[in-house]
Amino acid sequence: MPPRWRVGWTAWRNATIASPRFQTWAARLPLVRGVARRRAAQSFDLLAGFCYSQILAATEASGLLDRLAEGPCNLAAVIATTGLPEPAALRLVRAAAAIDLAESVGPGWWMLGQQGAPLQANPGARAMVRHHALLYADLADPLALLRANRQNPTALSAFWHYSAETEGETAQAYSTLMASSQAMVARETLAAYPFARHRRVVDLGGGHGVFIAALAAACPALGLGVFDLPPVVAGTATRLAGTTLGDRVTLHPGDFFGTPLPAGYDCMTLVRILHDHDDGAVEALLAAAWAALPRGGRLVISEPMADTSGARAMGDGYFGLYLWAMNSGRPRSATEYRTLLQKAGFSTTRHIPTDLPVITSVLVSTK
Ligand SMILES: CC(C)=CCC/C(C)=C/CC/C(C)=C/C=C/C(C)=C/C=C/C=C(C)/C=C/C=C(C)/C=C/C=C(C)/C=C/CC(C)(C)O
Ligand SMILES: C[S@@+](CC[C@H](N)C(=O)[O-])C[C@H]1O[C@@H](n2cnc3c(N)ncnc32)[C@H](O)[C@@H]1O
Repeated sequence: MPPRWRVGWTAWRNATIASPRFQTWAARLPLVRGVARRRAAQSFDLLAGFCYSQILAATEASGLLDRLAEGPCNLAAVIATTGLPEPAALRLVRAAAAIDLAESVGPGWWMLGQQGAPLQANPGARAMVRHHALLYADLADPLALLRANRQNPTALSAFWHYSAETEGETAQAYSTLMASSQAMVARETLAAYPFARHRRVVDLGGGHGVFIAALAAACPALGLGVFDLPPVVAGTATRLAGTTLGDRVTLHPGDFFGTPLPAGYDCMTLVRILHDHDDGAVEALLAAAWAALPRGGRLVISEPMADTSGARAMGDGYFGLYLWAMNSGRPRSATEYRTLLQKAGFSTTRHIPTDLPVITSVLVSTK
């Protein structure tokens, strides 16, 4: 049972802020009016969030986001870009301006807005906007999804089909999505941890090698490897062939739950891997990494984590439901990982803050 004082305080606070009389009083009182308005707007955003996401999806899919980036855009240009009839085009651009994707810069003229500018310039976030059609299909009836057996097929479980027998096309589709959103994760991870102190680093579940390529550019002396499922590594080989990384990166096709992990690396990375898997599988993978590392070797975990200050909704809110719909894994907090890492044999674990915890958090463990 939680402490009695906590229950009493929470119940009193909730009864107070739920009371229409208190709300009316707070909205009129000069000193607390700002808080009341902000909380009311936040309540509205919770309710309307799906509309905002779909405005973003429509600006992306119609080409409006890119057209706004080219320069001032009038209604004729919105119609020409989106192919929508005039009233619909006007409705869309005004909706985009209402959530700061666009901005009115004069009567009948729009440019990118303060939310639109960083999003338009972020190919990874835009790839996720397009990919969300699958997530929203699975979430159309959220309670049905939560009640369903996690073996039932979903749009996301079909998209993320991890197996040595996965068709090349499926592996290619999810690896391409991951590659396009890797730049922002790599930037945060490389800024958080000095990989140059190592001799050889292998990226476990390294996909098409985008993280290892960023590492190669940041640390020219490092020896590098990528371990992933055979159908993924086939794509990685094609992407790296003919680049300067072709000879520098050793490719390890294998199943990290079946094949022993490669020896000879003093650092292993798990970037956006562990949250995909249930606890038993995570324990097995951490134990395999511990076994393959030399004494003093490091394991670097980088992924969005639950209970992250400043990004709490992203953790158990967004990734909680995303991974539920995927039928595998869960977001974990740094504290939960610390316990699992200790159980696997790692002697110490450091949580290194990143500048954008909504993108990723970093843990470094020593064998
Ligand atoms: C210059 C003047 C006048 C004023 C400046 C004022 C000022 C300081 C403004 C701040 C401007 C600024 C710096 C904005 C920065 C914006 C940024 C960095 C935006 C970043 C957005 C990133 C987003 C939206 C990322 C989204 C990522 C998603 C949704 C990732 C999903 C990942 C998934 C689903 C992964 C799946 C893998 C699996 C299966 C779970 O393993
Ligand atoms: C979510 S993606 C992350 C890819 C990359 N690390 C990134 O952050 O962009 C998960 C990766 O783990 C790989 N993977 C999943 N199960 C695996 C297994 N049993 N053995 C090896 N790799 C696996 C997938 O093929 C995929 O490339």
